Order: sequence, then structure tokens, then C-alpha cells
Amino acid sequence: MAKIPTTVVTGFLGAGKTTLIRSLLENAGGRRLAVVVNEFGDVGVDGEILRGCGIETCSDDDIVELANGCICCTVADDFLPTMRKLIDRADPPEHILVETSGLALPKPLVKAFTWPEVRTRATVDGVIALIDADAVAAGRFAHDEAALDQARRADATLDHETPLEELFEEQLACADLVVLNKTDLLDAEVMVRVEAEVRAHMRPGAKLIHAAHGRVDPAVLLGLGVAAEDDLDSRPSHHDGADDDHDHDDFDTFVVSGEEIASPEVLSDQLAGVIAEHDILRLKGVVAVKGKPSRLILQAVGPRIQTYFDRPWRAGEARVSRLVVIAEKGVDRAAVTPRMQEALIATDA
Ligand SMILES: Nc1nc2c(ncn2[C@@H]2O[C@H](COP(=O)(O)OP(=O)(O)OP(=O)(O)O)[C@@H](O)[C@H]2O)c(=O)[nH]1
Repeated sequence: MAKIPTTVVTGFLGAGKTTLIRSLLENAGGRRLAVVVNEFGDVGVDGEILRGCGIETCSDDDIVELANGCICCTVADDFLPTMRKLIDRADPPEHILVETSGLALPKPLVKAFTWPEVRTRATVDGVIALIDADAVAAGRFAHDEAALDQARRADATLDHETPLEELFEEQLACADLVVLNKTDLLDAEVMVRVEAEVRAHMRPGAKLIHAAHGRVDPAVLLGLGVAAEDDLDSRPSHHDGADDDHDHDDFDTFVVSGEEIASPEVLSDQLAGVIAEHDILRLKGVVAVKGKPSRLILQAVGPRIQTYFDRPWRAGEARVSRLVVIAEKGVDRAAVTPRMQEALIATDA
């Protein structure tokens, strides 16, 4: 029986993974795709967004959410049983897409394809790393040389620079194809610098393409035919030799809920202040707007905030707002929560 090709889509928080997958689903050309979506927090937003975009060929069963923590740490408990279910369907998908959480190490996931449960039935067609070119240009994944020197003097065992830099390197070092996304936000000169920085971390032979809004021809993304699980040694990781279990102690996530708001613009302004003051990496979720029949999706990646309306609220569905917050460990949750709650209630004040 032919193995089902599976594409692993990795990339830091907000790089554009869901956007790229949505575009793939819209341009699948009749191919039956299934998506496994993993999120760091307990509340799944990406699955909601993909379902909310109303692609006819994509049924609810084709989108499976794994929201019990980061996929690289829950391979045996969550990922493998989910893959089995997809593979064993009477009408199995022709291709599976796995969207990892933005904080996932891709290598343990690729390794899962060597486990007896899936190895005879599925193969990793390729690992795609989405890179937020705008965030690279802003220096989000670079380290401060002086601060690093000082930290190393205090702790000689320090083997990586910052948690963000480590993830950036891990995801690039595992990728067969790197998609340098959000090119619309940068000029050509900055792009040259960003591309050089990204290429410096890629594995030999990996390809790089540019994209805006994740729009890439499916023929370029799917059908790489790499069988990455047979080629683990060429994908170096900071965690090689160690127990695969790593924790995500460097990051924190929580949910803030609220009521109906009056104005998306006022909400965005208020949230922009909180994001900047507390260096919030990612905000995303669903917001209820007074008098509007549809849900407002709110997305923030660093300082950039985007809002749009997606599907109508369903009859009986509670019109509440819920935003997932992700930041580095140490974020002052006690200060952030009331500020956001205030924004989610009092925008018309
Ligand atoms: N300007 C610009 N915005 C983009 C592009 N791609 C994605 N975005 C926006 O970036 C935000 C995050 O996009 P997502 O696709 O949700 O990112 P993600 O990688 O799935 O995020 P996580 O799952 O939270 O890690 C959204 O507001 C997107 O509309 C792009 O190429 N250009």
C-alpha cells in the first residue's frame, strides 16, 4: 500500500503557517487534504480559523486539532493516534499537512514517522519552515552579543543564545524547503540581508523561496518526496543525544476572556499598548463585536495587529471574546490580564 505523503509545516509563532495552509486548501485542485493543527496553548484558534474560512472541499473531519500541548512533547499520546485515525479512514486523505505549534521542535515529529504505528503507512514528504522576514529584519531571532557574553560568564554550560534564536535555528536546520514569508513588508535591500541571515542556518541542499501571505503554488510545496524520516542525521538539533522530551519553560501562555466590544479599532489601539509594554509575542482569538453578526478574528504578531470578520455567530453560541496570549516566561500575567479585560469590555467608554 502506498504511503500517504505528509508535509510538516513549521515556523515560529505568527510566521504565517495557518495562512499558508489555508491557501493550500483553497488551491488543492481536488486533492483530498487533511490537516493536523497543533497549538501551544490549550485553546485551539488555528483550527477554528481554518474551519471558519468555509472552504467547500474541506470538511470538519479533515481538520484535526491537537491542543494538549506542543506536538513535539506529545507525539506518542496525541500525534500517533491521530495519524492512525486519519490513515485508517475508509476514505483516507491523499496528503496530510501537519501544522506544528510555533514553539515546536520539528525533529521529534519527523522521528515519529519511524515508529511502527505509522512507518509503513505514511512518510514525511518534506519539512517546510516558514520564516517571518519582517521579524528577522527586526532582529527578533538575533542575540545581543554583549548580553550573551555576560550570561556565558555566569553559566558556562549555556549552549544557546535566546529561546527564540534556538527555535529559529532548530526549525531551519530541519527544513527541506524554507519559505521566506511576509516579503510584502520589506524592501529589496533589507530582504537581501534577511535572506543571507536565514541561509546561514539552512541545511545544505535545502531550497529557499520568497512568499507573501503564504501564497505558493501547491506544486512547489507538495510532492517534495524527501522521506525526511530516513534522513534524520542530516538535521542537527540542540537536543540531539538528549532525551527527546524538552520543555517549553521559556514561554508562557494564557487566555483572557471578555464581553462584546464596540470598536475593533479602539480594541486594537488598546492592545497595541499592552503588547509593546509587555513584549507579547503573539495574541490571537475570536472577538464579539456589538451589533455584528459575524465573529471578529484578531491576530497580533509582535506589534502588528490584524482583524477581520469570518463566519457568523451560530444560534445559541455565546457571543464572548477570547484571546490567547503567548509571551516569553516571566511575562507579568497579573498586569496583562486586567488591561486586556478592560480592553475587551470598555472600548466604547
Ligand atoms: N503582511 C503580511 N502578513 C501576513 C503574511 N502571512 C501571514 N500574515 C499575517 O500574520 C498573522 C499570523 O499569521 P498565521 O498564519 O496565523 O501565523 P501562524 O504561523 O499560523 O501563527 P501561530 O500558529 O500562532 O504560530 C496573521 O495576521 C496573518 O494575516 C504575509 O506574508 N504578509
